[in-house]
Amino acid sequence: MRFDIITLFPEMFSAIKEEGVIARAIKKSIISINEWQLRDFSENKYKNVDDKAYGGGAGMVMQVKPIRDCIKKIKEQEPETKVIYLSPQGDPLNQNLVEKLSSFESLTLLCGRYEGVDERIIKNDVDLEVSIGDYVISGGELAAMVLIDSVSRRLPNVLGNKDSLNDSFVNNLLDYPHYTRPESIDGDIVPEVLLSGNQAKIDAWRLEQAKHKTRQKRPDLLSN
Ligand SMILES: NC(=O)c1ccc(NCc2cccc(O)c2)nc1
Repeated sequence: MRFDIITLFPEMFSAIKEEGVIARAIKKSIISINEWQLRDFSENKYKNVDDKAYGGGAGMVMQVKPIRDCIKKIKEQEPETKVIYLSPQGDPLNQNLVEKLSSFESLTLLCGRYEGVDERIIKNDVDLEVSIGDYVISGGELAAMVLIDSVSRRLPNVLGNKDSLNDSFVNNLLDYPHYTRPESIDGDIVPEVLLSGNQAKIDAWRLEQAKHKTRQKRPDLLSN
């Protein structure tokens, strides 16, 4: 799977390219990440890619032309790429959407800064607007990294032990509780069932715990 990133801060992506699961997936050629510096598509010698907002207001808006020219360049290499814009106005990134996105061969992630991009980009060039949560951060880059990590984990052979796939939300439930050595610390002991060696009983207990925790903390997930 190929990720193309349109950004003013390409160096930020070294945070996921140099360490951990994503770095290993890149080394194994399961994914590739290509950053595109939007300023390289600027029309002026100052390398600006934003301008004042029509209708006034303090914020700056990212202009159509540099973004459109950059997408065009990417599509020369990846004609089938899906263009995703990270913004607070997007569809919530949940496990269902992560699964869907992991089925694409190529995703182009447009990272907004300032007040975001000119609406005509969203209307004509973006295939899907995605939000990682109901909050504003200083740019789409961190949201793009969250999307890359969550989607890449679902690709075959990215995660070592298949069991690690049993993350939260996979069956629309929160994760069950986890314990490790010692069996007892400060008088706090590990649930007996986990020491029983009876895997069927352990699996049943874990499912019950996941359901209980979901009912208590996230009943909204149960209505999906
Ligand atoms: N919740 C998110 O996925 C998210 C994404 C980006 C972002 N900041 C850049 C930006 C982009 C567009 C409009 C805008 O107002 C701010 N902040 C939060």
